[in-house]
Amino acid sequence: MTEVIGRTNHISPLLSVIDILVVAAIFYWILGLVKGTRAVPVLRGLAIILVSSVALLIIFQITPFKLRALDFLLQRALLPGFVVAIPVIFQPELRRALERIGTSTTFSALYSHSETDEITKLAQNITKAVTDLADRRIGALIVIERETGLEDIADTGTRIDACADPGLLESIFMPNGPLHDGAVIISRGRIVAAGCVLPLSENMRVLGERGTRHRAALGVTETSDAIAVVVSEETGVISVAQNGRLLSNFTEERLMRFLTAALKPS
Ligand SMILES: Nc1ncnc2c1ncn2[C@@H]1O[C@H](COP(=O)(O)OP(=O)(O)OP(=O)(O)O)[C@@H](O)[C@H]1O
Repeated sequence: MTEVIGRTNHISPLLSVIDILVVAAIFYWILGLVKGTRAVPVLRGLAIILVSSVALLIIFQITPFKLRALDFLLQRALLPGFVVAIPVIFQPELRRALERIGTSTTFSALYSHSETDEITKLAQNITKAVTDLADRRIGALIVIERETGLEDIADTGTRIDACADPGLLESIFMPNGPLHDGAVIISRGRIVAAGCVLPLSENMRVLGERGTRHRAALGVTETSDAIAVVVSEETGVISVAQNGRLLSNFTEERLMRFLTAALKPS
């Protein structure tokens, strides 16, 4: 610790400012990534433990007041334990972050006008199907794949390879139809599977009173960059889940705008 304090005497003020700005930007990015997700309370708990541990270590270093067993525990067990625990606890968030870094530059370079038309068409088809289903109070759950592959989830349902036509989407969710339970997966503008089982979210703070259809919609967006559109059978309310967040009360226009923007490569 004294070594670190000694070393800081030689650092120029400009470097210190750059250093602080870079660290602040990294924290801002991390907070943006986890905001509104179930990682927030965990992160808060870890931050409290980390700050208390570092404060105790500083006290042990600069005062003659020493608790050797606690000092040993903090230095040898608790702080190294964080290095192992953090990737395990934040695996979905880290995975999403790495995917964003890996895809944002290359994917946008490949983005062309024909893709814009396809995205608009897909957004129109989904919006039409979802608003018709909502008007008739028919429950629906549509997951749109982006960068993260959803092959494992598609395997839980019935494979289809069909155009994401609004009529077909609506017919899949008709009550008593063989595939109306579970989620439809759309990949590259096509329906690839129906009746799929999604991972369920545990984030009851975001979900409130909503049931398993919404839990499933939120769950798939916690472990992937997919977008999930849900129609509540009970209320006809249209909701959209993305990045572990859930937005509700979509009108036709708002859904169309949202999907067109969200389906564009980041
Ligand atoms: N793991 C899952 N993956 C995909 N779909 C699921 C999953 N679990 C439940 N569902 C779907 O959710 C339906 C049950 O929805 P439930 O009524 O519990 O949810 P809800 O969020 O309250 O929605 P609603 O407002 O439509 O009632 C099931 O019939 C099934 O289609």
